[in-house]
Amino acid sequence: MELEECRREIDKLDRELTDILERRMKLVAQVAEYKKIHHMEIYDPRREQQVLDKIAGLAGHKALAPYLRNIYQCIMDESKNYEREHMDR
Ligand SMILES: O=C(O)C(=O)C[C@]1(C(=O)O)C=C[C@@H](O)C=C1
Repeated sequence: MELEECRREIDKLDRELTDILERRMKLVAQVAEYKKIHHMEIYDPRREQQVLDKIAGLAGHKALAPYLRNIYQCIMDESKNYEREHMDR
């Protein structure tokens, strides 16, 4: 595949990913709401471990698993930042 063709495909996937990540963040805001009402901690290390293990298991190409884990750790770190901001409102 040519460079421009690859980049067009990447751009397409980035649009889909942005939409999916926005939907994920909206659910995270609902989790924050629930946690606020129930006086729960934002950071849930057990749940994060479950998510990371699930993602590693879902990876079709196992060599990519560590990269996907890192990406998901970043996503959850930003989820926590968003939850904190949401709770402070
Ligand atoms: O499931 C939760 O409890 C969340 O707050 C969501 C989430 C996530 O982004 O998946 C974020 C922070 C927690 O540490 C664990 C998971």
